[in-house]
Amino acid sequence: MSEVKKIAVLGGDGIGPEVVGEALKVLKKTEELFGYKFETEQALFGGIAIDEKGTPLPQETLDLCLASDAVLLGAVGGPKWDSNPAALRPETGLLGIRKALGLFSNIRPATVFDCLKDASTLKPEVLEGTDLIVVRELTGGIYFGEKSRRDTENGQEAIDTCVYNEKEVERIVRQAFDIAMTRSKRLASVDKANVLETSRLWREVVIRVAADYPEVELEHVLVDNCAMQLLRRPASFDVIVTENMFGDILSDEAAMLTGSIGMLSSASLGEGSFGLYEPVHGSAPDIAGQGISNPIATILSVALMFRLTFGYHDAAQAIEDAVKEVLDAGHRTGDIAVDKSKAIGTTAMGDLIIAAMKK
Ligand SMILES: NC(=O)C1=CN([C@@H]2O[C@H](COP(=O)(O)OP(=O)(O)OC[C@H]3O[C@@H](n4cnc5c(N)ncnc54)[C@H](O)[C@@H]3O)[C@@H](O)[C@H]2O)C=CC1
Ligand SMILES: CC(C)CC(=O)C(=O)O
Ligand SMILES: [Mg+2]
Repeated sequence: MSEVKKIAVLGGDGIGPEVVGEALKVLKKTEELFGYKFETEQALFGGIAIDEKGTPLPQETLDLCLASDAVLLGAVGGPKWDSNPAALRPETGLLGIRKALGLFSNIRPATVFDCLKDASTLKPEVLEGTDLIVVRELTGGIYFGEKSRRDTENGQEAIDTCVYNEKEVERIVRQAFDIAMTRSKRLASVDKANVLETSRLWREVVIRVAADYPEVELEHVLVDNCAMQLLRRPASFDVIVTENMFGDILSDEAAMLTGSIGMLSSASLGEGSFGLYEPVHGSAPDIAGQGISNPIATILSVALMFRLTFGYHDAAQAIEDAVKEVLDAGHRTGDIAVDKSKAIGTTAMGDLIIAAMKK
């Protein structure tokens, strides 16, 4: 009998609860097929938590996460709360939970499924062989630096501060080198060292740490160039390591190599095996409540949870194989459908994937 794994489930806002609902079906199917046991408990997070508890990250939600083996998160935010930035500031919601749980590393694989090459805006020959991972620093940089406003003769002035220390850079860079060692031993470190002091420090640390990984072929790429090269030569990248904001932006760009942001899963990790798993996308208010969102990013995030937190590689493989089988058979949600008239909904996609899961 396998040990019961406790998973905190935070559906959040917009399409969050819809896509998480499909991921929960995958957990149940995994129990049936593999005999693993999961205890899931839902909690309020994001805009819905503001509405019901007056704060985006209630203490009981944080306590539940801290008492769990992993967290499954949908997405948070939406016009109802975005229009009142004091009510749902990322600092207290999404950024707050990442900081409180010590999740400094965000792993975002961009896997291109052959059968989805038609859904990408890039030519198939440019995409050929593309399979990369963005390793994004998650609890430092400009998203976490001091912010302020002041009155000047030119009107209000707003200040965001970008701060990194060597420890913060080194721990994420080492993790990226370690991941590169398990793959094709190629690492691209992305910075803006021609302009930013934080990037100069970043590059110094990368060069120092690289001495411990002589087998890894390292390239330094300036972020503006990287944004371009991702579209020009995506297959030449394997592991990309970068700071918080650059990683946020480049991973959304990388999503379009796969066909849609609805395909991109992510794992947020700290020092131990505990992790928070969520799709890269947001709450997609433009399609929320219509039952048309793509649940694959969230379902693939469960596969990441199985691999990185629980070590359930057999079940992870079953999920990844099932997603591939369903896509190969031609089933598409609207975001990845070339012929939109044949698109299926969120629940239908989830049902097909669980039906395709095999031991
Ligand atoms: N991790 C999180 O919870 C994140 C939350 N947000 C929040 O989400 C809200 C909306 O942000 P946006 O900039 O619109 O980004 P978004 O990622 O929610 O949506 C961008 C575009 O992608 C589409 N899309 C996203 N996920 C999809 C899916 N699974 N299936 C099909 N189409 C999908 C949306 O319909 C939209 O057209 C904001 O409040 C933002 O702050 C944004 C990013 C991450
Ligand atoms: C609050 C933002 C940093 C959320 C986001 O866009 C992300 O983590 O991808
Ligand atoms: Mg983002």
